[in-house]
Amino acid sequence: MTNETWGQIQDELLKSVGRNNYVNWIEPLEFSGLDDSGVATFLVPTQFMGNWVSRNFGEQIRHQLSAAGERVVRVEFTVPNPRGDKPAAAKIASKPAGKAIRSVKTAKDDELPGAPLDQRFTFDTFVVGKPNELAHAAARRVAEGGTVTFNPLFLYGGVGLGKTHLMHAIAWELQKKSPDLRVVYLSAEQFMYRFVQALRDKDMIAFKQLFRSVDVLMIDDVQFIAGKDATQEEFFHTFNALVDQNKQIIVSSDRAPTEISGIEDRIVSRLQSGLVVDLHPTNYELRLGILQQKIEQYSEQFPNLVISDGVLEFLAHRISTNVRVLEGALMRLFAFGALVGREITLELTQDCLADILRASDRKITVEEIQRKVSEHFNIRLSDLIGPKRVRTFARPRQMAMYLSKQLTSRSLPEIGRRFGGRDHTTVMHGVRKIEELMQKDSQIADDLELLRRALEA
Ligand SMILES: Nc1ncnc2c1ncn2[C@@H]1O[C@H](COP(=O)(O)OP(=O)(O)OP(=O)(O)O)[C@@H](O)[C@H]1O
Repeated sequence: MTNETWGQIQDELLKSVGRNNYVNWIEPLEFSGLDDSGVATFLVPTQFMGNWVSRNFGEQIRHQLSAAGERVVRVEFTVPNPRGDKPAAAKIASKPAGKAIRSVKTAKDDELPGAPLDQRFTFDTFVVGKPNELAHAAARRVAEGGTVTFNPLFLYGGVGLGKTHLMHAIAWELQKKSPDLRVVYLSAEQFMYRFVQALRDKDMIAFKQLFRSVDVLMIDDVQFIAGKDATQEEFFHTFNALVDQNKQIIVSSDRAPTEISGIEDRIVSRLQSGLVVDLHPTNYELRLGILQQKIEQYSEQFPNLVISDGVLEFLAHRISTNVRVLEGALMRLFAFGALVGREITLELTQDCLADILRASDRKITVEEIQRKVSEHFNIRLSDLIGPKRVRTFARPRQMAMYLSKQLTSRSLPEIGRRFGGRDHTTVMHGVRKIEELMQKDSQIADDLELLRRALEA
């Protein structure tokens, strides 16, 4: 069999498994060979993926290969380099919880003020997508060590978007490369606690010496020191001393330096003097990637887990708040699935996660719908809302009314008011018209589906 035949079979598979499944599971397969005994082999990036494809699409692939005239009795999926760079998830999880700085070999070992690092927060387990690619690239650069190019690296972004994960990943990487490096990670709160303790114990000299002796200092959630003047002062001195010695500093916060009120200007300016990068809110693709990665990470812990098609896509669509919530939802599903010993279907998912789904329901507004619809049909917002009755405006207007009824909790009169003060009967008529057209006009049905997806993304 040639790669070309495989190309044709892929086209067939695209039709039979659907676009989503195709992109996620079939496209990454690489045809490796078909031997005399009828075993077709494909290369897959990970063992988990191989198992998944084998279980869910193995028979279909075999069938298509046979239909194309090949004698195939079995299809196998193998990982090209099973040792890879990526440590197996189970190995990471089963290591004893370590102290962050345990590999530092100086006499001051036990005195280093760092907090423990999470074993799971490595670069291997960090999924990169558009929203975090810059932050990830900057973190990678810092993790290479060597000459300090930007100081500090300032990472910021909303809750649960991976700031801590990236900082720990840098620390793990640096320690792996140079076990003697004194890498210290701690939260701003812990920094303050240490400082207050040193003040109380009249041990400031030791405190200063300790913090000035590190090679890499990472302070998480720096916004915490806002309004805490003495801590800020000490932080500023520590910061300057380390920068003067050309030591790397990495700081994270939930907002940009200039947006942290209650921090002295000179500190803000210091914080901005290196590279400031933000982690944007996740998009659908990144969320789906993270879910797939988590499944792989936990596959050995939950070996009998079967998840129906569409469940991950559903979660990635519906839980867009933050990654921590997404992860929590998946863990609950795993636990539940293991408990009841059943395949995790969409229905089970909706049932089991009802509270999370309700809480993370994003509120879509009529205004947002109007904007998206007018963009989609390339008409002006004023024409969509205005009085003109020509079909080019009237049909999109009715679709926007229909979507407003479907996706918001606004009543018909409320929707009417937002469409240039129309009566509720006009809205009702519009909604009914679209319901009717959807049945017979596939173009309208497709447009609505596209719009709905764009709005719910
Ligand atoms: N891109 C990603 N790939 C894999 N896991 C991620 C990613 N982003 C976030 N996570 C996971 O989401 C969880 C929350 O991330 P993390 O603790 O790093 O967030 P944070 O930005 O520091 O949040 P907070 O502001 O609450 O401190 C972690 O379990 C982390 O592993």
